[in-house]
Amino acid sequence: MERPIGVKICGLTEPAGLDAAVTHGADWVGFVFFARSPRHVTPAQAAALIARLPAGGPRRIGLFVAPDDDAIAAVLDATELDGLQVYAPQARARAIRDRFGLPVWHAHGVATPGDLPAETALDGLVIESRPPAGSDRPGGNAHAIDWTITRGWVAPAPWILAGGLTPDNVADAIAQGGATAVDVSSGVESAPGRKDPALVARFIRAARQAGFG
Ligand SMILES: O=C(O)c1ccccc1N[C@@H]1O[C@H](COP(=O)(O)O)[C@@H](O)[C@H]1O
Repeated sequence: MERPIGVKICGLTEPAGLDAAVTHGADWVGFVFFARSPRHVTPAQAAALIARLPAGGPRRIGLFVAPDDDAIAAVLDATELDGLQVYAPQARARAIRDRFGLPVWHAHGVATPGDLPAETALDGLVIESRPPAGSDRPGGNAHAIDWTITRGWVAPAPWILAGGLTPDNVADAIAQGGATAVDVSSGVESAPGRKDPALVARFIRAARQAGFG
């Protein structure tokens, strides 16, 4: 059965990675506004990258961890975004959506099927692994979930699978868990924060092909 697979390339910091995401048809590109991340960009850096995007290119997602309104406003003053990926309690994520009027994808760390949300008031869900012990960030840890846990889940909103995906495992992840959209950061890097254009291309190709498997 054919299923189009959406692809997000997250944590872009440099033109080479961004251009590869555009050339190979990513649906979303993500920018991390979290100081402890090796992929952190300032509002001005994100604006310069976003200015490279062609009209009709990937949608622009800003990633925020427990942000205050000022942090989000500073980014939106510098550039446009199409959506926000938010690590915060659900009520706070909802308040952010109401305040800024942008779709919010709510990040959920999961370990078992029981952790999967049955309902949400937000626009989308990012389903990923919980951070490993000792990590100082809630995502971007190259850490995968057991992909089978989403099998049969009736998702309350569109969802995207993240965490530990690579060009070599993304097809398996899609086949095992039924995701129709995938998100990658570490798995397409040559070093933390540096996207490898060849890996970006391979990841997008592998994800797309998995939809025809
Ligand atoms: O990328 C980061 O550094 C990051 C920091 C804080 C929260 C989320 C972060 N990344 C997101 O986590 C998932 C999985 O990433 P990975 O492929 O395992 O590296 C993805 O949504 C990243 O954008």
